[in-house]
Amino acid sequence: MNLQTRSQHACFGGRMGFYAHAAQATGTEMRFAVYEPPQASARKLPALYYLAGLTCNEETFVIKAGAQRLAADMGLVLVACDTSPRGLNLPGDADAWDFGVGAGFYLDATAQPWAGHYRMSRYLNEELPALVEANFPVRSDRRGIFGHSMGGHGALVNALRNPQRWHSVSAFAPIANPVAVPWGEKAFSNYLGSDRQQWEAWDASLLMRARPYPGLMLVDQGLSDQFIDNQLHPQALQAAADASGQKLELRLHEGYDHSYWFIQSFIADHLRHHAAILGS
Ligand SMILES: N[C@@H](CCC(=O)N[C@@H](CSC=O)C(=O)NCC(=O)O)C(=O)O
Repeated sequence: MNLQTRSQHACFGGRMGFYAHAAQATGTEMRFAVYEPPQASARKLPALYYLAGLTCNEETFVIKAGAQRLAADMGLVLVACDTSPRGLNLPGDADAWDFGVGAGFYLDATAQPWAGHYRMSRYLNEELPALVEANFPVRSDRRGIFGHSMGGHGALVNALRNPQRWHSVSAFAPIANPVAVPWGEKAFSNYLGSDRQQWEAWDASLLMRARPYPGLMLVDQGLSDQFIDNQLHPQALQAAADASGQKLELRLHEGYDHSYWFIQSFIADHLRHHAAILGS
């Protein structure tokens, strides 16, 4: 497997690194970031994968969330991937900030021209963990996943679809019910085609109703989030959990918006949630 090191930096006694590789799932170069805490020099550790939101890339979380100091304390490896393939120049892939480049939605597209490249779910579930587990001191039997907004939904939906791969899951301000909101309708109609029934396999609230995730889901949501009413719909997730018996801790926070200031404020709780399940 090819792996290019772009840069590495000492950080809280461990190492913050930025990498690239030729990805089969997308047919493009994909970039990702890995934080190895100090304990990684002595033993293999659980890895916690982070999925960022619309317009972000593999750098956003590791620069803005303030997670490395906590990961160093808890002995968690952090992996942050990009939000879409890049450099393809497919028609319409750069016309809007909420679709195409930077907006892959962590699904596997089935409609053209996206189907051959926008396979972020395959990338995330199979190719990236295989690469990380072959090249970094991480356990292959203990993986967690979390994310924000589009990435919060990506974490929930990929954990619901692949509970055997993801042993812990949480989300910040996820797009809870994408089939029912403009961001999701735009992405799914393009990536998956016009048959709305096909969309259901990629909607966290609908999946949760049919088959809950076998563990506690932690979700934080700010009540001053500018996207809460028209794009996020946390109430759909709560309703799905109530209907299916999903163990869900949905925490609503007065005054917090959609930004990384919100994420910074609750990142410690998320890392503790994952560390408690994954061990470290
Ligand atoms: N460019 C847009 C704002 C885009 C935005 O808010 N992106 C969020 C994720 S939204 C859902 O997936 C984000 O995480 N941005 C990065 C950040 O650093 O905040 C606009 O101009 O309104």
